[in-house]
Amino acid sequence: QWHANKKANALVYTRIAWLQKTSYWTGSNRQSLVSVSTMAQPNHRYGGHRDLEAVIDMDQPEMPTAKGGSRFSFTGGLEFTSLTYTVVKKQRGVGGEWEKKDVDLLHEITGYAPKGCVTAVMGPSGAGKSTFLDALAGRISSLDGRVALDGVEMSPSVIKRSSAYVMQDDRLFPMLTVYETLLFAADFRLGSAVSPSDKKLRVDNLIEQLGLTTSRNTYIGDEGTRGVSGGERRRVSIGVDIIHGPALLFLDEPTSGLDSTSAHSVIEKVHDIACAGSTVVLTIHQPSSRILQLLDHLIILARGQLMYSGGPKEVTAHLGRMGRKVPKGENSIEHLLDVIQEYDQSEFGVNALAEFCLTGLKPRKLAAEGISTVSSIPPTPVGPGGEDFDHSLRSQHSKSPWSGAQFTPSRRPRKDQSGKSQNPPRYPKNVPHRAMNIACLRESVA
Ligand SMILES: Nc1ncnc2c1ncn2[C@@H]1O[C@H](COP(=O)(O)OP(=O)(O)OP(=O)(O)O)[C@@H](O)[C@H]1O
Repeated sequence: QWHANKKANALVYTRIAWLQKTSYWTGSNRQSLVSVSTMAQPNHRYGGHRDLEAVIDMDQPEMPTAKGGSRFSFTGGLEFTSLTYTVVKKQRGVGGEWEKKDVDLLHEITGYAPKGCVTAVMGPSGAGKSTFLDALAGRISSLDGRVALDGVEMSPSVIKRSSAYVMQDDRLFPMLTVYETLLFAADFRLGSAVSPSDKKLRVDNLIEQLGLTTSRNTYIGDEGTRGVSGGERRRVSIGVDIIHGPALLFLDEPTSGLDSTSAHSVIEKVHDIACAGSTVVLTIHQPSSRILQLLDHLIILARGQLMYSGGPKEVTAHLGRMGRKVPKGENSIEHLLDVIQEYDQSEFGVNALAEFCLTGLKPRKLAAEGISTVSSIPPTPVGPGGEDFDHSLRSQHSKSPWSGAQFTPSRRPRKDQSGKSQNPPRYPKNVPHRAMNIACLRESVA
């Protein structure tokens, strides 16, 4: 198996060497390679196989255009306005017959991801986190809405070319060492414009930045051959995608499958990358309290709709404006996720929370809720001019403006007097998916 793998990879290298000699392999076309790690591997999301030719975009790169010539007074980062992604789904009608229906996987999402910060996309399973990341990263061509980087509107293809995207299922060559993998990536992405000694220097710096010094000469390995640990592997994977210093970095579930320590270490390195001036957007499931402290900005989704956009510290105020106090000792973000779930299972659905996020119109009180809804706090600003975030902070200080935030270690289930948990499981399988509501909302909006 080892020899077979080696032979297969040797074939890939030969092919790359050939491509490097051809005129296709020059300048910014090199940047359009999705990742060394994704070569000749099944396509991430939309099926099909991505072979070597498919990952090389042979078109000339487009230049970013500022449509309408307008620029926001925004100090940098990614802004997105009214992002909507609609797919046609086949559904059974009332009479049992199949009918096609438009369903919004993302509905009118507006917000921003500040430069120099880690923006985390959170929400329950199926909320649309990965779809949203794909939308921001220019991986959905039929997207409605606007995405701009540093005030300049960008087409999906431009964003795709000028950003790095670290996928969940990293594919690295098992028989290369960490150093060889990163050097190969440097060669691949930087081309002949950068001298071999500069590439080695970049790799050395990156190894240090990613905390991989001790595993520098360790093989990546695979199921058959012991290699680097899961956390190290994920960091190598990130290194492969950032060796050329992209201004925009997207990571889909960078902590999935990692233990708490490795997950923290990965996010710590990602945080360092952001501090160096990149705009970083990642999706994450139930981050630990330690990781929460490394997240600078949150975008919380449910059923493809925006539930919250702002700093982690502002979640309590956001809940206050909704008339929902965070119980003493409870993590505000987890409480917001609980509230989202409660609405999702209620007659109002999450649409009420999306509307609150958009307009500040307070959601109707739930029947089971015994909490005051009286609030005089103004609604959360979700746009780039929002006051809940000082954009200048991160460019001046490498430390997160929210790094002093205190989070409780984990959510304790609320219990009634009989000792039964009052927190129902999130999105239980036996509860019919309300959102198919998204389609209904769409109709009502229309
Ligand atoms: N191309 C597609 N066509 C139809 N439905 C899709 C398509 N892509 C995603 N979906 C649906 O959109 C919803 C959101 O999917 P997505 O993977 O973005 O959610 P997620 O929040 O990342 O979930 P998880 O946390 O479980 O990974 C899901 O219900 C999924 O089945």
